[in-house]
Amino acid sequence: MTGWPDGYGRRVLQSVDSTLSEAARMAADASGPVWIMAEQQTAARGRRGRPWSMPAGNFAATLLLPVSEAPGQAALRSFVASLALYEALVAATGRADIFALKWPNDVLLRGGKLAGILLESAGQGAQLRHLAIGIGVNLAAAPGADEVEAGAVRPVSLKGELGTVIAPEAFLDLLAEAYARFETQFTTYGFAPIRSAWLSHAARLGEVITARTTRDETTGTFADVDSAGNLILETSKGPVPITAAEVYF
Ligand SMILES: O=C(O)CCCC[C@@H]1SC[C@@H]2NC(=O)N[C@@H]21
Repeated sequence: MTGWPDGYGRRVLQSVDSTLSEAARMAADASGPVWIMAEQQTAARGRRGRPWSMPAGNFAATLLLPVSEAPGQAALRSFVASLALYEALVAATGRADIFALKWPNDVLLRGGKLAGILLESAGQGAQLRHLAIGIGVNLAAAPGADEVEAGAVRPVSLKGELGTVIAPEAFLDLLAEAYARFETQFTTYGFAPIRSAWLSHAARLGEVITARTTRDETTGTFADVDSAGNLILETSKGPVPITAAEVYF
């Protein structure tokens, strides 16, 4: 059993609107990192303004992280959190071969979407004051295919795919321990080791994928993730860096 990381707070709520909203309410008084977990969320949100469906037994938590850094640097935490999620899932299942990371920050299990991450932040001017890293994992059940948008990766659950049963609080222990290790690596050595570890678990690296924003769409070979976290697609016009998009396989 791993230990709870030093310096990290822990709050477990029975029900809340969204752990991200709770983090925003707590932010002014937080002097150090705090994990906020909820057994139920009544108004959970996903990326791009989508609702996040949360069947009972699934994992929902937000890490409230006080920071004092530029938004671009803080945004790299999505890779830190993805790697921590990957390691927590490997620890929970003993399987490393079946999980993959989808840019920017989903975790796939046998190609289906198992987990998602949503970063929110607050601050003034060029410096952020805090970051909230919201993480949802389909531990027990996946939302129905009709609850996700057309063309999205099919949702899967850990229990449904592997039969593995793990309680959300036990998963929080694994995730918090892994996150603390990667956070220390990030603040000590910068993004480079995080980037190469993330790439070693990346889904569809070297394959043709499509990155879609509300305005346009780029198709190319997934060549790299650069030092700023951009997705690099190799196209007929040369390498195209993508800062934010939804990726389709
Ligand atoms: O769209 C995604 O893939 C991101 C989903 C993030 C869901 C988590 S659940 C915990 C936290 N609270 C929320 O309201 N959303 C995030």
